[in-house]
Amino acid sequence: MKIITAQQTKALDAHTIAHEPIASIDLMERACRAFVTWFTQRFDNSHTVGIVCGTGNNGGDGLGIARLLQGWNYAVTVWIVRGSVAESNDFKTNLERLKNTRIKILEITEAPECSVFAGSDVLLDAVFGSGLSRPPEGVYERVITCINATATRRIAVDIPSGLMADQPTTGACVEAHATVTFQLPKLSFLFPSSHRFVGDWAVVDIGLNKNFIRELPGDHFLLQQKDVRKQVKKRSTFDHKGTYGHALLVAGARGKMGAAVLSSRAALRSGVGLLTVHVPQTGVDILQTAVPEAMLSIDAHSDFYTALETADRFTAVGIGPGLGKSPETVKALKKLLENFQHPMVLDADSLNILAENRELLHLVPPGCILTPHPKEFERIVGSWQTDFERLQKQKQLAAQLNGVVVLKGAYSSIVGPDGKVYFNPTGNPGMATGGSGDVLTGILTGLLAQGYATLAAAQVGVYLHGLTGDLAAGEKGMNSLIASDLIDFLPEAYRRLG
Ligand SMILES: NC(=O)C1=CN([C@@H]2O[C@H](COP(=O)(O)OP(=O)(O)OC[C@H]3O[C@@H](n4cnc5c(N)ncnc54)[C@H](O)[C@@H]3O)[C@@H](O)[C@H]2O)[C@@H](O)CC1
Ligand SMILES: [K+]
Repeated sequence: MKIITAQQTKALDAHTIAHEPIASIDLMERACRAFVTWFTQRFDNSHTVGIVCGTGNNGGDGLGIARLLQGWNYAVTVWIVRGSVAESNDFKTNLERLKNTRIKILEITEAPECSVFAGSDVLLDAVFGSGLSRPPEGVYERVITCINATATRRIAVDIPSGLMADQPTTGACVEAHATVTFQLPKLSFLFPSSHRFVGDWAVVDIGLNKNFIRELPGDHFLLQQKDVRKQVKKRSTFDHKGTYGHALLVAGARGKMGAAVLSSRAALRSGVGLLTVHVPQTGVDILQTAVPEAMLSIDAHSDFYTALETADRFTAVGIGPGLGKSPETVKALKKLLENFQHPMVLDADSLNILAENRELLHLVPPGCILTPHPKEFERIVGSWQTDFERLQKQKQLAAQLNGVVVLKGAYSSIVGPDGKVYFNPTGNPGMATGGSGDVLTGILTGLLAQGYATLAAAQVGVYLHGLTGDLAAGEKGMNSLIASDLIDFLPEAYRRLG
């Protein structure tokens, strides 16, 4: 699913109007109906509804929604905020259509008392939509403050008023509990800093021209199950374990062998043919007992990773979970980076080592996947002011390394060397638990070893990982979810992509 800019949305609306063809007001009516369908499925007409409208097309939506909800016997109050914005044609038409209804319409022309919006069970925000071009001021800013001051549920029509779709938001902005957006999500919905404004968001289809969307240039995408499914390799009759590669995981140190166990189990469940795990001596019995399917490569050191004879026979390497950062481990990582020319997954302590020994960054072979969480990412690239800047830094790192950088979190972003960004929709806050990242490392290493191209491995692996979390949370609840659960649900997640 492509994520387009506010400018492109405008062009898309215009194209749909001209080529479907459909009158602009009828397209607005379609948007209103789509919103109302979403709304009536969640709030019955015992709820009183307040709708705060601007005078552009987002306000026009608000008026149309008022009329439709009244048709379903909701008690509706409308406020029209009159500031500097001229009435749009479709706003005018929808206002005219309210004339013979019982809907109460109140006008706001100057900064109101905040009690103005009290009394509705649900308040809809239709002041500004994707036409917002600068921070709201004056009466608009005050209205937004007052919307936020209500104790009711706040739902934004298309986009919370004040939120910039594809630039950092600096001014007042509605803090919606939910946002119902038309056709495609906006880029800023996918950033952590927007969550307090957007709340939970849903996309409703308003039939904008799909061919036009396909042809629009763009670098930002939201992964969908059907796209991920196409990339999953199918097995064939005469395949043997050699067909599915031989992965090496370098993981675990004294007291952190669990990380090696989790990533190993996940690699095996991801379908790799053979798995070798390189562990310090302290980890031998643990690994052999916990993961009998894995072979071991045993370090000379009792407690941590210091050297690996050769990695030549492996088709992919994953390194980092529970590794530690001792000077010998740093040296061993350097040697591995210098000598191993197949794809690698670099995670956890291997990323911290890269951050502290920046000269090693130049040794990272092309086609690697880095999987930092935001703190690890910051250690490598420095701090950022906005999430847009963070994404820019992610693109720069992926280009510099000629690899894929996966920034973990809600809507994990997967960025390739060409700067294209794929946001992942699966997963939930239950996965914010120790070991969850180790599982991802195992899955990605397993997929790379099976011959998945780097970007495909990242997309399939990150999507699968999130899906295991959603399945696990469905059964165990988010609070109790632990990393081992993710591995237990990997077979079911895989089946859903099969
Ligand atoms: N036919 C269409 O184009 C459709 C539009 N739709 C709705 O229309 C919205 C976009 O409508 P508009 O483009 O009219 O824009 P908005 O309704 O978002 O804003 C109205 C106008 O306010 C002005 N403005 C921007 N920032 C301002 C600020 N800080 N202070 C004062 N004025 C400011 C701009 O001139 C803008 O056009 C969408 O978000 C969606 O809700 C939907 O009805 C679907 C169909
Ligand atoms: K809005």
